[in-house]
Amino acid sequence: MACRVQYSIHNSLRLFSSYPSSLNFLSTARPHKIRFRNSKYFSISRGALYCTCNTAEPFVLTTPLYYVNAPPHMGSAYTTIAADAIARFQRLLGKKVVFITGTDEHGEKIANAAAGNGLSPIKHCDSVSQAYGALWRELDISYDKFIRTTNPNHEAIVKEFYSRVLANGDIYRADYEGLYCVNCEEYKDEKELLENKCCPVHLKPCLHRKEDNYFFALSKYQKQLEEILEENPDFVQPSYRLHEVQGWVKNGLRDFSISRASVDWGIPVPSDAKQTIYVWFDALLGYISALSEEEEQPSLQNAISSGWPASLHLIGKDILRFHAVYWPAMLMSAGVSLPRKVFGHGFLTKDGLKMGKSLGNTLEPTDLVHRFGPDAVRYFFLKEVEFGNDGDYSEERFINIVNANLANTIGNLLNRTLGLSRKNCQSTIAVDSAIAAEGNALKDAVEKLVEKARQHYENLELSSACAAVLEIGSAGNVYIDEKAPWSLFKQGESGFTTASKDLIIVLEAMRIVAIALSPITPSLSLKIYTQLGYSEDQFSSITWSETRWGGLKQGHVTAPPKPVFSRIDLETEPTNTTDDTKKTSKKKDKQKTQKVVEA
Ligand SMILES: Nc1ncnc2c1ncn2[C@@H]1O[C@H](COP(=O)(O)OP(=O)(O)OP(=O)(O)O)[C@@H](O)[C@H]1O
Repeated sequence: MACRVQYSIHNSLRLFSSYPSSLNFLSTARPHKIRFRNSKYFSISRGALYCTCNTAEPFVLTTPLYYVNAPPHMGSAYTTIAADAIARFQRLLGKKVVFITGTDEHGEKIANAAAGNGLSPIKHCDSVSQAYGALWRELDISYDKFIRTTNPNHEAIVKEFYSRVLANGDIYRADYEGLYCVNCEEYKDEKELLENKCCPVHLKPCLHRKEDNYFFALSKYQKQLEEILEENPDFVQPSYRLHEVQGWVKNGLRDFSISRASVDWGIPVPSDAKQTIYVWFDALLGYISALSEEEEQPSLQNAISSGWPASLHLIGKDILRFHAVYWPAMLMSAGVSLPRKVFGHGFLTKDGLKMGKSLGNTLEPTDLVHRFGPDAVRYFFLKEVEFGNDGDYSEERFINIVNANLANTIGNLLNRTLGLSRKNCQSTIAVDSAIAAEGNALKDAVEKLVEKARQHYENLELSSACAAVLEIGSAGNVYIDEKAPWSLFKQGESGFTTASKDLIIVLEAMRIVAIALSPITPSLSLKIYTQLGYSEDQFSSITWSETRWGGLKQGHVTAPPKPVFSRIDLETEPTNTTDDTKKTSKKKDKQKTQKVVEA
């Protein structure tokens, strides 16, 4: 999406501020109050659809639909990993989750990229879209819907939406003339161009173009948007992004262009086949069309009734304006409920610059996954980049963090505790963990920390959620070191009872860690669970309520200890990899290491 839109504010209509008088606009009636919290309903302006909130309401969350002008990079993976962690957490809470991702496949740039590769546009889209799907599998992304904007159901819904907005008097036609950057697919303001009218992003000369486009009357929604943002401070998060959005709106909203006259690779404007629909009236609708079932008649109403409104749009801050200003106005115009929340996270940066396709300074996520495994990649970016802010990548920090937290604090603690249990207790839990921990301080700490982790997950504070879970591991390490059960076992009967209880307490803490960290590191959590003697089926059906102390019961047998997470050692990597990857030669790995450092 972003690539298609980076400078799209310049597409806002500056020169044509008045609407053709022949168009009969409906009055901008004040919207009904939109209540997000504790509300029985959530409604919008005139013609609104009402959405009754109840506990059975699905949790629908979306990533941006990624633009297929180039394969995915670590930035695209970042949003998707975060969305996956949130989806997994919501599933643990017992919610029905619909996790939507997908690809934005129309536009001039796609047609040009396809031609450059000697492919038809759709063949090009198929291949890049598949690359996204393949990466999501490697990263353990548990999406429910993958929408492609070339899907026929999507096209039908886009046309219906467009027709509704048109019927509401919010679309009009006007001339536009200016300097156009083919790569940005945007008209540019002359002031921002470099020498020889070069685009500052693509460093290529912009072309003079004149065309008539259709425009959306965003300016009509100024007042409503101001009120929504004022009255619903949780609508845009984090709070500093809300303030940004409020600033944009207060500065005055300009109508924006929603069609292209000279781009064939797109959805034709209903009733004007010479124009195609531009990104916002196409890609954003993917969030709704993704909900439609393949076999049913594609219609806005059918799709909406399958789960709209979205509970959460997760996006990078580059496309915040479009999700927090354009999209709500478009939805109000079409009489469709607004999403409940838009969260704009920060950028992964490389040497302080946004990693992106345009600058080509990307980090190859497949490479990272092959070298370090999906859990390490997921954990590092979610733990080390405070969700909302920018974060810089360094391989040294990556390795240090993952080794310290996953291999040492968690993996090593589990391994040595299971080792002691095997040697001294035949890997058998002697008493219920609830009884073993009566009045125990570690138990109290774990209970507090796991509750803290839950609250952080709820508030989308993923880094803090990781930190709270990690603290359980750290507390477990301190506990076992202080109690030194290996010495107690040597003292005979009296020491044995205390030492075996200590082991049970630490193992129970690790069981809780496995569940609480499973949204972030699903494969590692499964391994911990398996080591604790549970089956994969048992792991698949866990819920957050099982983080309550007392899961390990008397007589339960744990598995023979095996490391769940090996330290990353550049001399011997790959470590946490698939069998296929393990076949990769050490020489090739070293080359890859070099490549990431240089990227
Ligand atoms: N460096 C990054 N850090 C975090 N998220 C990113 C980053 N780059 C892309 N994303 C995610 O991808 C979305 C945009 O994806 P899209 O495929 O449209 O463009 P892009 O990769 O940003 O391209 P370009 O770099 O050319 O702007 C962002 O809103 C964000 O969700």
